[in-house]
Amino acid sequence: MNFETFEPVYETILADFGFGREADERARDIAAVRSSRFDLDRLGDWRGETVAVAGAAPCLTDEVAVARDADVVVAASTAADVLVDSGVDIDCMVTDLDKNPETAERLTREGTPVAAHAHGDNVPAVREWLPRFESAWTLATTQAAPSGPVRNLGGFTDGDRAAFLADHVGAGRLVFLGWDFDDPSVGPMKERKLDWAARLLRWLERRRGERFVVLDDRDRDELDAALDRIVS
Ligand SMILES: Nc1ncnc2c1ncn2[C@@H]1O[C@H](COP(=O)(O)OP(=O)(O)OP(=O)(O)O)[C@@H](O)[C@H]1O
Ligand SMILES: Nc1nc2c(c(=O)[nH]1)N=C(CO)CN2
Repeated sequence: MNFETFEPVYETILADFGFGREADERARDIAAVRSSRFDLDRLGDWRGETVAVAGAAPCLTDEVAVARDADVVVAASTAADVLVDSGVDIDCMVTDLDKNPETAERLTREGTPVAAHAHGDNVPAVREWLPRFESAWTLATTQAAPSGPVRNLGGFTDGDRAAFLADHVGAGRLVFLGWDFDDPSVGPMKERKLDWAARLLRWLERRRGERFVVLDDRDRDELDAALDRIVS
């Protein structure tokens, strides 16, 4: 997805959370001088492949087989640790550096791509961690307009950004593990972020003409109503 398509949804998310666009742009610019252009071919060829998108809900440990059976595995944030500890190699990690940046650093040093996200509320982490990463294996991302080496391929939370990344590079089928939109252990802020993740995955599902089983417990009409107020 390009930014022009994503922008109306981005604006709605900013308004919903009260986040500032300027703060995201400052974060992006800080990331831009600490990263270099990442050729998406370095992810490998995901075209037509079954890509497993791992979220970090507690159910992840029971669903690892989904990743084992997939062609490509993209892990969001702490899902990377759970999968690696379970003996599953991951092909990419997507993170906003707020929980396990050491894992992200190690992966880049081992030659596994990491999509590292800069936003208005993680600038200290961007400053601290991006320079430590192996730049050849780091894709810097923003939710604002792209600039220099910093890309925006769509999405908001780590997990849905992973799905948008897979879509962008031509994934054939997306399968999900470690997702729980009704997780009682999450706080109110995370709950609202997960609501956005569900809307964004519904948007992706519609655009791809695919059905994501992970959304079957959500009310698709409700997700559509929210989306239809924003996008056509
Ligand atoms: N029940 C859940 N709890 C947490 N994450 C979930 C859940 N279900 C799905 N996910 C996805 O897993 C991703 C990784 O979760 P984790 O809690 O490790 O990350 P995080 O760094 O706090 O993520 P974010 O900053 O995107 O909120 C989330 O971004 C979200 O997209
Ligand atoms: N400004 C801002 N942007 C974000 C934030 C956040 O807390 N603040 N959290 C995200 C996913 O958790 C993604 N983007």
